[in-house]
Amino acid sequence: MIRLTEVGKDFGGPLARLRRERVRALDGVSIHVPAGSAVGLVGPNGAGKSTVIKLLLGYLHPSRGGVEIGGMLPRDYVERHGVSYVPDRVTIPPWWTVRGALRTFAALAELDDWEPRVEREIARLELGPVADRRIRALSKGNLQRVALAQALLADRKVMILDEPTDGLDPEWVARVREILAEWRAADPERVLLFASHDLDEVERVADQVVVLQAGRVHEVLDMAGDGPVPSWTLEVEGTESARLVAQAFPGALPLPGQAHAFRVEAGSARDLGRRMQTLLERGGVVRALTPGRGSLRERYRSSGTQRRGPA
Ligand SMILES: Nc1ncnc2c1ncn2[C@@H]1O[C@H](COP(=O)(O)OP(=O)(O)OP(=O)(O)O)[C@@H](O)[C@H]1O
Repeated sequence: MIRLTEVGKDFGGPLARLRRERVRALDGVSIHVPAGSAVGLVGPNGAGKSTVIKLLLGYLHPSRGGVEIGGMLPRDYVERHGVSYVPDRVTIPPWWTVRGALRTFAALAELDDWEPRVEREIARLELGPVADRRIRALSKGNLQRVALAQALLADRKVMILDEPTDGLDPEWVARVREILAEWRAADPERVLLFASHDLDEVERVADQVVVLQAGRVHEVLDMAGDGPVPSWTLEVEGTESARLVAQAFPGALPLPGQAHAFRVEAGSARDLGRRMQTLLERGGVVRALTPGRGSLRERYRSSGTQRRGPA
């Protein structure tokens, strides 16, 4: 559905080249987002995430390589079918009201049944109490919810989000996850591409994660795949068992929000078996042992992704 092939993007004209101020924002980037999938773009500041998004919206043209959505040039696709989009910086005229802004966006998208749609999104994003407030008077989280409401107004096949949960509290981060899952479930062909610094969130939402670093694809992680299992989730009964986990698995990490649950690692299945035996022999009571893929945070760290230096 979305395909970037060997894409390069340079910023700065001939003068910048002479002054050696030209920025190579993307270099040889290939990304494929099949219909029905959700792809997360991660990477340090300046890695090129927003540039990928701007190329997909047709705001920028690639310096090299090809970008297409549904087999069309991005600008043509956007004009013909529309793309739902939440930008990294939400810019809505500050004197508009929330309801007025959503009505205007619905009118611009030429939606027939715009009135019930606007009210549906106001309800879904729980914007009722601020619906008649001016944009300038909104908190960052509420403004982000207006941006999401705007993106959900029309029934598009493609949704592109730049830092969708930026400024939201944990409750709303979870709610947005549900909303995106509902959006995807309503049409199995729908495609979601989003950039985020929130690795836990990316892990929960994405089927595939593209790690960008200094304008190149550093790694593509298949979140649904069944590759090597570097870690396990171990749940035990009571504090004494929890203490014994630390002895059997030095380096066990307690999982936040779950009592007596740990992420544990072992070099091999045999090593895992030995450590489990130690735990049981010492009187540990095990509730569950489930394979984990290793969290995206761990994999991201272990892939050695570094922050980009000055361009
Ligand atoms: N209009 C522009 N002119 C010149 N350089 C630009 C322009 N837009 C982006 N860049 C440069 O391109 C590189 C990639 O930027 P981009 O905004 O795509 O990164 P990002 O991964 O989205 O970063 P962040 O996580 O900080 O949002 C950076 O070095 C940035 O300074």
